[in-house]
Amino acid sequence: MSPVTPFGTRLRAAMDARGPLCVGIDPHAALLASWGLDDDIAGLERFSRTVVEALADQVAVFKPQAAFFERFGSRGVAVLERTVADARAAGTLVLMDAKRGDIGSTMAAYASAFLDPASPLFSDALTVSPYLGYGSLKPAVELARESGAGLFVLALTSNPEGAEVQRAVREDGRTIGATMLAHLAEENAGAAPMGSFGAVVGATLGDLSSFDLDINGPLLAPGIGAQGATAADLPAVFGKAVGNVVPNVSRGVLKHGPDVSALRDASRRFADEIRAAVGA
Ligand SMILES: O=C(O)c1cc(=O)[nH]c(=O)n1[C@@H]1O[C@H](COP(=O)(O)O)[C@@H](O)[C@H]1O
Repeated sequence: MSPVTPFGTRLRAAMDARGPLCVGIDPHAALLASWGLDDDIAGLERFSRTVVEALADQVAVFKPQAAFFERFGSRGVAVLERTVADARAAGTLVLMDAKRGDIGSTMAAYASAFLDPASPLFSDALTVSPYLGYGSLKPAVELARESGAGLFVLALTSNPEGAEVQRAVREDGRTIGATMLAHLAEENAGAAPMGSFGAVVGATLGDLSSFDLDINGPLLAPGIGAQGATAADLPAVFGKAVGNVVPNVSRGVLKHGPDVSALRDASRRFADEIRAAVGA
């Protein structure tokens, strides 16, 4: 498939072929220790390489969490670059979890760092924060459209603190979270099989039937495993939109390393549970 094929099309093909599971690459210090690795560049590199080699043929998407690489400075970012390149070369989509959000030319610079094909950190998609106003994301939306990349906008996050902002009610009676979902539905209007502009909606949130999740785009659902949600929760949380859900598991899979077959088995177990729950 050509690299300018829109992200939504590429993601749908990957979900159909491999199931929708997204495995996070989150090299927490505690995980490195439990893998018998030092909390240093060599440990970071070994951890990330092992995850990519173990799972690249099995999962639809990897989601490296940039913070765990950035904490080591420029050498950590170099490991992140190689992790992204290795995963993409192996045919797995990469969703960079950097949760960027700023205004104007600064937002444009963040967008070019992750969504310009000439950048060493070029990824298939990027998480972004709309809490400087959805319109502040415009440079990222434009560059994503141009480069065939995607965005995942924080709409209803998995953490309990998110409600303070995301469930706040506007003058028109809509919540902020619902407003973000409506913006995304507009971005994705008319796209087939689905658009490239996703929402982040936590799997931990219980019944979301008061929100219109029908955005014609992917719904990244973190919270399964370590945060307490299970694959079996997905139909009740997402209702009719469950077919567009990309469930993310990070620690729930990663804690089974460094043994490659244990990582593969754990990821397969989550994938099977998700398939059983959502019929994917
Ligand atoms: O954007 C995200 O990925 C994200 C959004 C959210 O609402 N909640 C959330 O946990 N995440 C990320 O998803 C991952 C969850 O990791 P585990 O709890 O270990 O599965 C972490 O990388 C979080 O930063």
